[in-house]
Amino acid sequence: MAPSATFETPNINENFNSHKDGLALEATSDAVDEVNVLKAAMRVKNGTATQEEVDIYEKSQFDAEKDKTQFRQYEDACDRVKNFYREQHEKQTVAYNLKARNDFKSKTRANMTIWQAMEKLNTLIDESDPDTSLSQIEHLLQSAEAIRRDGKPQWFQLTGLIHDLGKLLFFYAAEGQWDVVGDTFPVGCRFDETIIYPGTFENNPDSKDPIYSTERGIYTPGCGMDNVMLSWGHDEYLYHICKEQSTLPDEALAMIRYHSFYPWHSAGGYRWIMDEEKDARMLEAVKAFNPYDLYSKSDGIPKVEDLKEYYMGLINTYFPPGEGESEKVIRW
Ligand SMILES: O[C@H]1[C@H](O)[C@@H](O)[C@H](O)[C@@H](O)[C@H]1O
Ligand SMILES: [Fe+2]
Ligand SMILES: [Fe+2]
Repeated sequence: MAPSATFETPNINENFNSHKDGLALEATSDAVDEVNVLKAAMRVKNGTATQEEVDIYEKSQFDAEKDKTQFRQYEDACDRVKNFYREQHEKQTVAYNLKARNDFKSKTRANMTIWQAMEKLNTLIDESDPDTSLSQIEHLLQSAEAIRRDGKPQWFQLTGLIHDLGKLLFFYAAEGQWDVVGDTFPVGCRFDETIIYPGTFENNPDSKDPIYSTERGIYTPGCGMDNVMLSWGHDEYLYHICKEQSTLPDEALAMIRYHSFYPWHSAGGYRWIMDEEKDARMLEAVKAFNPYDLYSKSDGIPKVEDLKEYYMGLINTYFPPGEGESEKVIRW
């Protein structure tokens, strides 16, 4: 069975679980935010924090010093990014997604270890990303190191390390970068206004389809995120690989599967799809992960060789090598 997941260091988690009452927090300005963070920190430390306060405190640990207005500025982005999304939004259709899933299931693209996959990614520069022009191995190490510095559990650190490995698709089965990188969104129902550049779906044939263009499309409200076809790319690909070939907990799998689903985890869209038992927990996990993915892009560049030994330990824990193997060879 998959190990159960917690985001907190053990003492904070214990404190939180035994205290559910607390004050309502309202963030109206930076000053109020700051006071709220201080209050939250105090109450987390003395064990009286509400969930909301735990969230506020946790976020304040890593990204407090970051100027958030410097990230994801798509209106000011360069043509490379704008052209990328125009193409992606025209081509991610239900028909394409069915085909991509079918291709994925019908073959193995490569056999290699996690570390080999990371090294292979060192030549890929992501065209959709306005915030980094580093290679992907550097982005992965920046994310993992930020998570490690905050004392998060090992499965969480490893998730940071591997979360974008699905971009390997680019070297094997992709039609370009448009079906590998970038934000994701559901196909089969109306493209929501919470997607970046919502005006660029006009030439997507699904936006004229009598069913796919309706608000709910092919989905029943409350059907749950597990049943949604998210636009095909690195998240969905890696999610399936990790689900089958690792012992990572559900929260880690959700972080991988939904980390590019900004319309849901950051813009508040698509809530009507969520089911009653699982999705709220998964959303919480994805939100806990997101700052490490996004805001670590402005951190220093880690030295790959210095970190390899530490992370190999984590890889071998959650991708246990088979008999006679020193590292697990993954079927990609
Ligand atoms: O440009 C980025 C990048 O491709 C990331 O890997 C993805 O997760 C983000 O959602 C996207 O905005
Ligand atoms: Fe990603
Ligand atoms: Fe990432």
